[in-house]
This record gives sequence, C-alpha cells and structure tokens, in this order.
Amino acid sequence: MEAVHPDFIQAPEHRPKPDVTEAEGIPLIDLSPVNSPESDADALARLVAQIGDACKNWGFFQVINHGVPSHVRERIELASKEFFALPKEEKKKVSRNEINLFGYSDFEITKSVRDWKEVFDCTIENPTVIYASDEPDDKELKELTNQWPEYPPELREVCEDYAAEMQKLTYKLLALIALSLGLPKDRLHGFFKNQTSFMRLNYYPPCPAPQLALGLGRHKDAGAMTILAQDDVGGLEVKRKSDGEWIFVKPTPDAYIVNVGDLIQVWSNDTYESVEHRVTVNSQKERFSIPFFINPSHSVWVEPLAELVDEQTPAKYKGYSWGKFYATRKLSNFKKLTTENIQVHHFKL
Ligand SMILES: O=C(O)CCC(=O)C(=O)O
Ligand SMILES: [Fe+2]
Repeated sequence: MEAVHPDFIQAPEHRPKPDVTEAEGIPLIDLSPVNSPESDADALARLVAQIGDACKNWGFFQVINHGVPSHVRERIELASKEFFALPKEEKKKVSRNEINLFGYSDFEITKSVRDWKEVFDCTIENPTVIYASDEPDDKELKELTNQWPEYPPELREVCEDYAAEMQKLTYKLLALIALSLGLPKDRLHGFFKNQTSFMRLNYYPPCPAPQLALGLGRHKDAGAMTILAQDDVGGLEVKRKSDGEWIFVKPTPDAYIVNVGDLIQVWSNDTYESVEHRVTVNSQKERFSIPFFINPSHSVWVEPLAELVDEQTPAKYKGYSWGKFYATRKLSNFKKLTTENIQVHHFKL
C-alpha cells in the first residue's frame, strides 16, 4: 500500500467501514407536480407530505423530474473534468485566497483532517456582498466576484447557466419546504435577496489509502439547503437518523440530491435537522460532484420562525447573524484553528 501524508489520516472511529451499507436509501421524490401545468391540488399535497417526511426522517432526499435540462448538467460536468485535468500550476493561477475567497484549492480541512480532494468555488450573485471581517461589531462590507481560468474557456458560461437552473430549482424546493412546515409558500424567499449562495466543483482523485482517508470528512452544511449533482462513481454517505449508521447514497442518473442545512434546522426550530454526511474515496476511480450551497443574504438574522414558536414550543436557538457566521467560516480556510470552528449548536438555548 502506498502511503498518504499523515494530514489525511482519519482517527480510527471516523474511517470508512470495510463494507458499505446500501440499505433502503434516502427517499426518491418525483417533482412532476411542480413542473407540469396539468397537475392537481391532490398531487401537490402528496408531494408536500413526501418532502416533509423526507426532511423529518432523513434530512436528505433525491429528486427526479426536477425540470433542470440534462444538457446543462452534462456541459458543466465535462468542463469540470477538463479543468481538473489541467496541470497543478495552471489550476493554481486561479487559487482562492484571503482576498478572493472564490477559485481553486487543493487544501481543505474538515474537523482538523485534510480532505482528499480539489475544489473550484464560484459565487452566484455578481458581486456577492459579505462582511469584510468576522469581528462581530465591524459592519464593513466587501464585494466578491469570481475568477475564471483561461481553460476551459467555456467554464464561466456553463457555470452561469447551471447556476440559473439551480436557482429555479431552489425556489421550488424552498416553497415545498415552507408548505410542508404549514407556512405560506413564499415564506422563506425574502431571505435570499442578495444571497451568498455559491457552487463548488469537487474533484476527488483516486486515493492510495481509501480505508484511512476521506474525500470529505463528516460535516453538516451550514447554509439553508444544498443541491448536489454526483456522478456515477458514488462515495457520498449520509448518517441515518434512526440509528447513526453511515448509508451509501447510490447514484441515480440525472437525479439531484437535496439536503437540509443548519439554517432550515434553526428556522424550523428543529422540526427538520441538518444531517451529517461525508465522502469516501477509492483507489481506482476519480469522482466528481457539484454541490450548490443555498445561502441567504449576509444581512439575515437567523432565528426560529415566529409562526413555529409558542409557549409550548419555545425557541430552541438564540438568533445569530448569517453574515458573521459565514465570514467566520470562509476566513477560517486561511487560519490555523486551535478550537472547533463556529457551529450552529453554539447558538442552542
Ligand atoms: O461530493 C459529495 O458528494 C458531497 C459534497 C458535500 O457534502 C459538500 O461539499 O458539502
Ligand atoms: Fe456537505
């Protein structure tokens, strides 16, 4: 066995299991009722109930008949492959850094262990407004824009086209989630004006020690929701709520994987929970995935929604600034952390 650098080696309790649990898997949900003109109220009500059950029982689901044209996904998958196939020096011409938080990186750390992957991040709003620092009282803002590599030349266009499709799907999913919580369908929409959403191209190279390292260590997504495209290799594992078992998410052609992030957990006052997930790697195949992280405006104050809180069910979180949380997380990529990174459970009452 070839050695991997010790920075990549997971503690024994966090290493992948020798055999994967495929089990029944996360729910597969057909979004046709929101994508076809002739669907009726009953079909929509059934869909809303399915979404609610999936969010409650799994925090994860896959969608089909989502309305995203397959060529838009095929084009970005191809461009992503072309980009990561470039020599390192070429990719490093668009490295992200403390000033420009978007671009290429081969250095990501999750829970103090290095991930076996490379990423290319790009933001959705142009420009994206965020807080300039993680200091709570510093209200200075800064504007972020993307940097694009010279090759492949179409990367910018395919990412922008993909992002436009993801945005349409985002608002459909936000409406279904709001309805499933008994709220008006546009209840969450306002948080996403001047959003800080971003997308990431993930490249997990083959790994000589897949039993010791992970492509991405266990984590929860800090934003509102994530829509993920994974290729046919597989590697994503979700921690099953019922028993804490790691469950392999079997790739379904042309489906998107959706998961509830920490913000929906807080807004819903724990009705829905953000669930841990991780990515295993393998010694033979490279794997590509594209998460689209749906994040609100930097100015959003996050707290349980007033409609879901009363005397019997008091708020389980104190409010926090999304913008400061996000700045802390983003800037932590360039710091050596000695304590746990900021987490939503720090705001639990
Ligand atoms: O690559 C994957 O399958 C999952 C990626 C992920 O969970 C993330 O980037 O937050
Ligand atoms: Fe994730």
